[in-house]
Amino acid sequence: MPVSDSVDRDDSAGEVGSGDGLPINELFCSLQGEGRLAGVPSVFVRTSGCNLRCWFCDSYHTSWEPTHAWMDLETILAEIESYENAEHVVLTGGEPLIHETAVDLLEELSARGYHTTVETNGTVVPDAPIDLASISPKLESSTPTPERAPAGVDAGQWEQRHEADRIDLEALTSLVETFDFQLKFVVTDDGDMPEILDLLAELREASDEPIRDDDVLLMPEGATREQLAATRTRVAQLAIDHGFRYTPRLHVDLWNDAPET
Ligand SMILES: C[S@@+](CC[C@H](N)C(=O)[O-])C[C@H]1O[C@@H](n2cnc3c(N)ncnc32)[C@H](O)[C@@H]1O
Ligand SMILES: Nc1nc2[nH]cc(C(=O)O)c2c(=O)[nH]1
Ligand code: SF4
Ligand SMILES: [Mg+2]
Repeated sequence: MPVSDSVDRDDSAGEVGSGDGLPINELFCSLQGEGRLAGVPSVFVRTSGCNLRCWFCDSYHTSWEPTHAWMDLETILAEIESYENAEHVVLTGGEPLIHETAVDLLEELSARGYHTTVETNGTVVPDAPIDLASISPKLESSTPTPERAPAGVDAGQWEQRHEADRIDLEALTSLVETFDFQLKFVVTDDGDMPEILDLLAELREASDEPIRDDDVLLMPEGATREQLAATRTRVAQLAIDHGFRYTPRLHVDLWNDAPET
């Protein structure tokens, strides 16, 4: 569903409001491009609005400039069901879990027998049925600074706010204890590894559930083929060196991360 027809732009700081529905940026069928289900045909539901502002966000129109059409649950479910072969649904954003209605959507999808993956930054713990929590905690290298912000935006107050909110150890612990999960770190360069290793040690200490090296995925930063080409070989080597998984970004390789891919 292209949302270009009836979009709202929301200039608030990320709280896109609540209501009987969800702010939807795009809804499409593709292959899961990331993580342990990479390659699986899936319907993607992308909500708008985020509580963080990664400088590299590949979904700028859900975070820095939230853009969406409001859709009620029935319409969203009907669009999902129109993709007759799809068994997997990926709920993503923006940060999908800032919207209370995301829980209703996940309950409806579970009742209809879909496998659900939620792509989340790990700062919100929902009381919802989720088959795979795909958690991507945000590292210091994601923080927007005056030198490191998307073109044309003033990162302003977001440097402090993002830095303060990006890691919530209690929420991360609760997520890994509650759901089948993967921890998917966006890696910009070697300098990210100490923070990843420290966070993992803290999480392993805090969590009652084991976190295996196999649950940890390193994903190269890059929203275009060119950017990805500059990071992926190094990130693959880091995965080998540390015994973590590497995840490709198939949608970037295949379609250069075009809308609705
Ligand atoms: C747009 S986010 C939406 C879900 C949630 N807000 C999050 O960050 O996990 C979807 C996935 O894309 C990743 N991502 C965003 N921008 C990226 C970039 N430039 N390179 C690599 N991964 C990126 C995020 O880390 C996350 O795993
Ligand atoms: N094909 C494809 N796979 C994805 N996996 C996670 C995505 C996301 O933006 O959350 C994504 C996406 O945008 N496209
Ligand atoms: S948390 Fe996710 S959606 Fe929000 S700015 Fe970062 S990558 Fe984008
Ligand atoms: Mg994406």
